[in-house]
Amino acid sequence: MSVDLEHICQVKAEADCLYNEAQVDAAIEAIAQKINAELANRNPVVFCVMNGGLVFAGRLLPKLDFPLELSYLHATRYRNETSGGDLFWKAKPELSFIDRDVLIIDDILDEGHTLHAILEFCRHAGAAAVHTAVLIEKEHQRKASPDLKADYVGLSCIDRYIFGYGMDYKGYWRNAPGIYAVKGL
Ligand SMILES: O=P(O)(O)OC[C@H]1O[C@H](OP(=O)(O)OP(=O)(O)O)[C@H](O)[C@@H]1O
Ligand SMILES: Nc1nc2[nH]cnc2c(=O)[nH]1
Repeated sequence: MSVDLEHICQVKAEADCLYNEAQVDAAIEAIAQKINAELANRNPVVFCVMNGGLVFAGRLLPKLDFPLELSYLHATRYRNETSGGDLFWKAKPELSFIDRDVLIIDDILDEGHTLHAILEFCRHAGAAAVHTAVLIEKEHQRKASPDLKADYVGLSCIDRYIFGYGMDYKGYWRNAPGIYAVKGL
């Protein structure tokens, strides 16, 4: 499918900025402080959830001042669309985490199907404990399960389609230096 770059640029121009770069970075700093306080002695394996978790992980990790191992996994259910479908594993974790603490880093907890599936996978595969950090949580009543929460949450937002800081609009604008809501979505 060809992408209409004019449309992509128009979406950015018309979007509402929910959080600017300074606000997002302050939220990441606050998460880092909590993780430093709670996981410093846990020798965790950290998994960045690609692609969306990349920018958050890139900003967060240098603020963590304890030894950790880093890898990635890729589970996707939006696949550059603005509504989610079935979860598809593009890359399962390669680094062994049996009997280890795991820290999952992702950009957004929306309906939570992605995080739920990753949590289940890590628990069944033998993690000692699974901790989760998301940059932003969306507020609505459509969660995969009502008690699904991330351990570390930076920001919250209303029920609109957002992009920036790793989150895409049709594959674009993961590089946007703030969190934006698409006009009309
Ligand atoms: O809480 P949920 O409703 O399950 O949605 C959250 C997930 O959706 C996005 O991933 P996406 O499937 O878009 O893959 P991507 O990160 O590669 O863009 C995001 O990065 C989260 O992983
Ligand atoms: N980019 C983006 N990805 C998502 N995945 C789940 N919800 C969202 C969203 O609002 N924006």
